[in-house]
Amino acid sequence: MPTTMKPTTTSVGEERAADAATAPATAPGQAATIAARGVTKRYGSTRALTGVDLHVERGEILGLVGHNGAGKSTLMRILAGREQPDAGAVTARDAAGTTWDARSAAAAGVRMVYQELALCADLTVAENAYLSDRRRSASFGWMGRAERRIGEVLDTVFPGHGIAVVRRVGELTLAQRQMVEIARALCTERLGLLILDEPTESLGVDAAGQLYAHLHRLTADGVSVLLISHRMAEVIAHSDRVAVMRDGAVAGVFTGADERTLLHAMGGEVHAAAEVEAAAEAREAGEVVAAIRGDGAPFTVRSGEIVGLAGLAGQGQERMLTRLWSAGPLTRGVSAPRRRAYVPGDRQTSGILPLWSVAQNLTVAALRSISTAGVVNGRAKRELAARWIDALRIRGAAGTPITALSGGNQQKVLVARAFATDASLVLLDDPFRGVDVATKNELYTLMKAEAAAGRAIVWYSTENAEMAHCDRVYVLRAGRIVSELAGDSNTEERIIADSFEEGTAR
Ligand SMILES: Nc1ncnc2c1ncn2[C@@H]1O[C@H](COP(=O)(O)OP(=O)(O)OP(=O)(O)O)[C@@H](O)[C@H]1O
Repeated sequence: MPTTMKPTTTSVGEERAADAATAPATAPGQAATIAARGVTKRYGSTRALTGVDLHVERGEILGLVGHNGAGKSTLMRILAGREQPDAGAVTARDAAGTTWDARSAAAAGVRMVYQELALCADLTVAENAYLSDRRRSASFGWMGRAERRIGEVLDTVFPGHGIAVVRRVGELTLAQRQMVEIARALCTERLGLLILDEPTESLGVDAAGQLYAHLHRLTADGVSVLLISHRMAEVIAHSDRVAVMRDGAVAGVFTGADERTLLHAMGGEVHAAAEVEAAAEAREAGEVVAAIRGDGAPFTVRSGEIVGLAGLAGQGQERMLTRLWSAGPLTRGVSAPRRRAYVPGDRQTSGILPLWSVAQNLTVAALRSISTAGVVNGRAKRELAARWIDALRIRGAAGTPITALSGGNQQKVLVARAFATDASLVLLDDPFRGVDVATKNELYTLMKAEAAAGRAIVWYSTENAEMAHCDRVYVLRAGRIVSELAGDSNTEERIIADSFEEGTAR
């Protein structure tokens, strides 16, 4: 993906000046679909947004980037009419003077795909699609119509998706659920603005490519897209303009900016992906800590090693992690140490304890190691929480309810929970989903330090580029290991080739 583009940066000041010259304050560009003006939002003492001005033009993809907690999701919820700003306003072309709420946003064709999947697990794919259809009718044959409609959209956007529309959503993989969430938004008639909050975080490289191809078809038809993502290369490659948010404000809107420019506007010390040191520094691999035998190739991980699981999404990587996580002394074909920790892929259903604070969520797996005779040492618990909140720059105090944190900060708490234990085997299921680029770079370094201290780490990621930080990588296809890559053979190209090709069995 290109990281260097033409250096035609527009500062936000320039954009404001240009807007002011051509249009009244509420309608920045002639073709602006939707505009936020002076939008401010507080949650208690947290200032989530301060005087945000931003507009989306007709038929453009506007990228939106910023560190975890910068205010991106809050702004999106306000643009979608799901929350009201404390000050400022949102206006849409064709809807001037209307109060902006969920109803008027929907009437203007605004549709949002949330970061936290909002599907109902007990209902089928088609039933979920039906429920989110604003114009649904309960007349005879509604179910058949819903099944056909969502099936058609899935076929158009994600050919080869493998999703039966009569299946319960709870039985789908995370990647498939994400596809359904996107497809049901695309069922909207007269779509005007599609807002996507980190849409590719759980998609494989193939499905992500299919999604972007479809977004470009939509924009060619005049639909606008607002794309939030931490995947800088994707944002740069696919957006017409990129807005950078920093501490609840728009720090700049850029055309043709490279990754370094955007990271600089986001603030803090951040290295571009290409500058982050990859794995291969000397680290001694020790004893085999865990292994899976049986049909297919054997899997092993040694102490001091970071072992990657790669391949397209849903090819058996999660199952491999859960086999290692749930193995008991009598489990056939799997051996794993007693002390192990796991960062699950779906933080909403199996990670976050929503009624608890940040500190309680963070330390829950480490209580045994900070207890004496069954009594938890309160001071050790506070220190442990404080150390990891600081190390991972978690934006939220120890006593804050976990649900008040931004998505990426909740994810950081789950990663901290695993590493705060004394586990000798750490299992990571796409752990950095939604984590900003600065923190990710720090986490790669942290993982290497933890491996150097003797832990064994098994890491599944949907982002193939991350596998460069592993000592060895197993590529999975159809539930089986099809190749093992290390050293010079551990490249993104090779991972992609082995993910798709037949006949690369090891
Ligand atoms: N419901 C809420 N209650 C309290 N605070 C909130 C709530 N929602 C958001 N915040 C706070 O507002 C700030 C902005 O959060 P927001 O979710 O908009 O960030 P973000 O840029 O989308 O982050 P991420 O990249 O992690 O998704 C954060 O400090 C967050 O803790």
